[in-house]
This record gives sequence, structure tokens and C-alpha cells, in this order.
Amino acid sequence: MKGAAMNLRVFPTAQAAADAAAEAFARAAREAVTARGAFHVALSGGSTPRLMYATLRDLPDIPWKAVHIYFGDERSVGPESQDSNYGTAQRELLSYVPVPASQIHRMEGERRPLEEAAAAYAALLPERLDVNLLGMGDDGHTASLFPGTAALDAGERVVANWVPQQDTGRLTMTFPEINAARQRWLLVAGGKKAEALADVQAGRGDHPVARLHDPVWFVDTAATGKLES
Ligand SMILES: O=C(O)[C@H](O)[C@@H](O)[C@H](O)[C@H](O)COP(=O)(O)O
Repeated sequence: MKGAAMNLRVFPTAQAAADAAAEAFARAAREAVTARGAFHVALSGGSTPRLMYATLRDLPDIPWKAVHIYFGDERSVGPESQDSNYGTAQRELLSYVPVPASQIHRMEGERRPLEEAAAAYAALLPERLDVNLLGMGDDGHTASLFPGTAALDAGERVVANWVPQQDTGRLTMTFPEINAARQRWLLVAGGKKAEALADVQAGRGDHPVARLHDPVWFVDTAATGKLES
């Protein structure tokens, strides 16, 4: 995607971008269930998805009973931790909607060795996700694919990644897995992301997010502050 035209959908606020992503989620779910009888979606971690969850849980006409929930990454913590990506989704979305528990697939961040949790998660993934919903860090990481880490070049579907600037490991889907999904969406908001977004547009640097194939970007105006017009 280096320097290529980006599929950017720009909104005045972070909440407006999240609302648009929620509406897109609802449409994609209806289309997938109509076409294939199920909607397989991976949720992102971090804080931005919380804006989308607040809207999504109240949207009508989503075939939740045919939705299968996965996670693009997870911290090396249990579900009860405030740092758990699953925990955030469970508290702010999944506890509000009727997705069958058997269709919510949590990464076992508390499992040791973490590599076993990664292999077990890879084994339960569907042949192909419909949508992989992602975020972007200020440094251009996505999922837990951080700059300079071994996971960037991994061939497996899910790996344990040891992040130098973090004191614990992470579980993360890899680029082969993420790029195999039917769609990749990035929900990115705030001026702190503007530098990385401008780098990706210009083909500068080696931000992991630039390795995503044809993502749709849902961004707020603040995140576009350094884009070249
Ligand atoms: O586990 C995580 O933290 C995420 O998967 C990570 O990739 C996140 O999407 C970005 O760091 C953006 O996070 P914010 O939405 O909090 O800015």
C-alpha cells in the first residue's frame, strides 16, 4: 500500500468515524449471513473500538446469532484484566447482543507458554474471516504487529510476539492471516496518529500498518492533519 491511493473515509469526529464503522459492520454482517450463513469478524484491541461498540450494540437488524467473534490480538492477561481486549469487548458490546457464547472466540492471553495459546487459536480460526477490524498505534503498529518484531515476518496464522518496549508478550494474528480476510478495516482517530498516517500515505518509513492489503480507513479529521492534499 506504500504511497498508493488510500481508501480513506474521513469524518469530523472520532465518534462519527466509529458510527460509520458500526454501520459498515451491520451491512457486512447482513451481506455475509445472506451469502454464506455466517459473519466471521475479528475485533481490534485498544480504546478506539469502544466508540464503535457503544453504537453497534444498539443498531437494529444485525443477525447476531450468526455472528462469530474473533480477536486480532490480545495482551498476555486473563479475561478479567482491564487490559484484556476480549474483556473490553465483552463488557461494552458482547454482553449487550445475543451472539451465542460458542461463537465468541477469546485468545487465551493467560495461557503459558503463550506459543501454545497462539497455536490453539490458529486451529479454531475459520478458513477465511469476512472482516478484520484493526486499529493503528502512534508508531504505525496494528494488531500486535509492532515495528522491529519477529511477528512481522511470521508465516503462521497466529503467533506470540515479544514486544521490546512492553514488559509482556502479546498474541497476534499475522499479516498472512489478516491479509487473507475478505476485508480489512482500520478505525483510527486523534492527532497522535496523524504523523504515521501521513507516512503511510507518502510511502515513508516502514510502518507495519502499511503492509495491510487494501484496507478501508475510517478516520477522524484530526488524524488527517498531516496528509498531503
Ligand atoms: O491491543 C491493542 O492495543 C490493539 O490491538 C492495538 O493494535 C491498537 O489497535 C492500537 O494500539 C491503537 O490503540 P488505540 O485505539 O487505543 O489508539
